Amino acid sequence: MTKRIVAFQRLKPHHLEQLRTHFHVDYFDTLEGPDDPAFREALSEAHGLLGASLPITSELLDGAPHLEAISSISVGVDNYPVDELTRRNILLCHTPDVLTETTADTGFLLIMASARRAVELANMVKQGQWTSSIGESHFGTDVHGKTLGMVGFGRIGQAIARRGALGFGMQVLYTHASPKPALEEELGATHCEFDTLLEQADFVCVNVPLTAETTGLIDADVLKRMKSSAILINIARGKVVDEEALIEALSNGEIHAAGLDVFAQEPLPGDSPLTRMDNVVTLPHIGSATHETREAMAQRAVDNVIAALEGQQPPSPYNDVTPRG
Ligand SMILES: NC(=O)c1ccc[n+]([C@@H]2O[C@H](COP(=O)([O-])OP(=O)(O)OC[C@H]3O[C@@H](n4cnc5c(N)ncnc54)[C@H](O)[C@@H]3O)[C@@H](O)[C@H]2O)c1
Ligand SMILES: O=C(O)[C@H](O)CO
Repeated sequence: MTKRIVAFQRLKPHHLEQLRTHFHVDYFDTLEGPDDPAFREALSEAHGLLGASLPITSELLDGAPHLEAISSISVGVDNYPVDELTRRNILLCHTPDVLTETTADTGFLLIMASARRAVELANMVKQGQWTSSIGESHFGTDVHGKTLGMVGFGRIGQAIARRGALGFGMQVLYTHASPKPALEEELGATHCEFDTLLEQADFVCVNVPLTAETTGLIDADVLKRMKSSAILINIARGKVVDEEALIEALSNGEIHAAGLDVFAQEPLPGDSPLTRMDNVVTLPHIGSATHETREAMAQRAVDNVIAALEGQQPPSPYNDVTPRG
């Protein structure tokens, strides 16, 4: 029997061609949402589901009784009910590693852009407002030699820290995880309490997955404990930060600035105060969005689903479910 997969978004013709040598493929290039009737119809017969972030509900899974594997074109899996998938014996795969360096580049871009006010000042030039010499009111703050506090010191957090420590002579602090002696040796990084990190960091850089534990982790109290000169960077997920509290802290000078790639609601609504604040750099969730990395992510997701549905161990499984084959 030829297995069937439903695929949506972010795939190129060569990925589809590869998939079609293994499976019957229903591809939805521009899927508006999970309620699309043709998508639901295809899912009712599918053994595999492959695509970028889509909210997966119990109701959607009920309508997919043959589903064996979901292959997400993302490293973050916060939009999947992981425990329920495991209970239903559905293998979830994701795309770690291949996007680590590109996402770390974006994290560092936010550090640089927010410290040096790059977007605000570049816009000033484009709008013809560079009419007098650049004075103190336009100055930014140094990045080199400053203290970089990592909230989340996994793959991406470490890659950002490596850029900071080795490229910019920054002192790296990290919390939560058990101490990592090899990285302390390589980067001169220091393991510390969360409070110490908040008190000392010039840049607080958020790189944790969104979970029940990390939702709202950066709240009003945390923002108050940061230096008033500190800059918050969020490259993880919007809901890790209490966005209302952040707007408040940025407005009343509790913290200096923010560089954000992710938001509580995406796309960021045009009427969000964050769109109007000069001390905030807003990117449209482009952490991994380069040609090279999106290609590598799609390829990893294709390799995952092929292995999973053919009874082999996929390169990047997320939950502990044996491929059925
Ligand atoms: N902006 C983007 O486009 C983009 C791109 C890739 C990943 N991400 C996000 O970044 C996240 C991290 O990716 P990764 O590959 O580095 O994952 P990872 O699992 O390697 O690292 C996450 C780290 O966070 C730590 N952690 C968990 N809870 C914590 C807490 N409460 N306090 C401190 N540390 C905690 C974990 O121990 C782990 O070390 C993803 O889950 C995803 O949501 C965003
Ligand atoms: O989790 C991820 O991989 C990114 O946020 C989106 O591609």
